[in-house]
Amino acid sequence: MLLAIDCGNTNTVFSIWDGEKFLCTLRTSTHHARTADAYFTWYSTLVKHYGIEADITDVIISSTVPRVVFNLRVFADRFFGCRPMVVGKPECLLPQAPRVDAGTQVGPDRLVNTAGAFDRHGGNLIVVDFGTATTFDVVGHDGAYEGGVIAPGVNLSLEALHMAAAALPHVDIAKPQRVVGTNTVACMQSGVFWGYVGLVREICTRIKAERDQQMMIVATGGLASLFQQTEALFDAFEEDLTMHGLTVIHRYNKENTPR
Ligand SMILES: Nc1ncnc2c1ncn2[C@@H]1O[C@H](COP(=O)(O)OP(=O)(O)OP(=O)(O)O)[C@@H](O)[C@H]1O
Ligand SMILES: CC(C)(CO)[C@@H](O)C(=O)NCCC(=O)O
Ligand SMILES: [K+]
Repeated sequence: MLLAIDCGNTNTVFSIWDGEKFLCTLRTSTHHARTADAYFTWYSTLVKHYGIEADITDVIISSTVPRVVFNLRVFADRFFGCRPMVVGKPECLLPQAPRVDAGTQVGPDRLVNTAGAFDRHGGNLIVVDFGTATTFDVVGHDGAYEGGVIAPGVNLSLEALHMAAAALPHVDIAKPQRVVGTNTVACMQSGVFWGYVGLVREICTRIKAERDQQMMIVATGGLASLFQQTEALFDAFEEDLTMHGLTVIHRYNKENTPR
């Protein structure tokens, strides 16, 4: 069985893949100082809680935070006796090489989303991921990552207002009743929510115009559903896209690495 690990700047998600389906998905905050033993304590408690019989033989990691990889490698080695595949490392193959400027280190999460979305939908896609940052990944006709857009994340935008302005409180994102807010919280939610609807629509329209082609828009990440409920911004919403991408890259390496 495969343990797929997706470390974002805010949250780290573990998911167990039995070859056909995900048996469980576990979420914790990302901390570079968390040790291998601490990961295992947390992991084994939850796996037991859910009554899962997991015989992990393989581990794949995508991390946007380079420092956490060391402890996750120790975790894989110590508790599952395996050497993890780490997306973005030269020994981890990708189905298609990214077409970007020389020297660019594309975020591993974006490479994984690209592989996952191409596997499900074929080429000419825009993948929108609402994480710490909101990323737009352009997937070429052959499944290569061809570039994209990085915008400040929804929660980060709200947090930035709170941090920079003494009179602005911490606010959670929500769809405001109206555009014109009559209290501070409603004004902030309106700015970020409707500003974001505009941002997503404008960027996708411009990507399609720049490439002069129709493209399917696939969204993932915790907050995508909040936007999709309001406006038809996306053609598909797939919560498990990054995890699916990890299974695709894992399978590709198994099939293409001489052993
Ligand atoms: N309606 C909502 N309001 C506020 N937060 C939400 C809502 N729905 C989901 N979330 C948040 O979205 C997050 C899940 O997002 P996701 O895993 O895609 O990215 P992340 O963990 O925030 O970022 P990263 O992957 O960069 O670490 C969860 O932390 C959850 O708290
Ligand atoms: C943009 C984030 C932070 C989104 O998680 C991540 O993909 C990242 O750190 N990227 C590196 C730069 C790039 O993707 O071009
Ligand atoms: K993410």
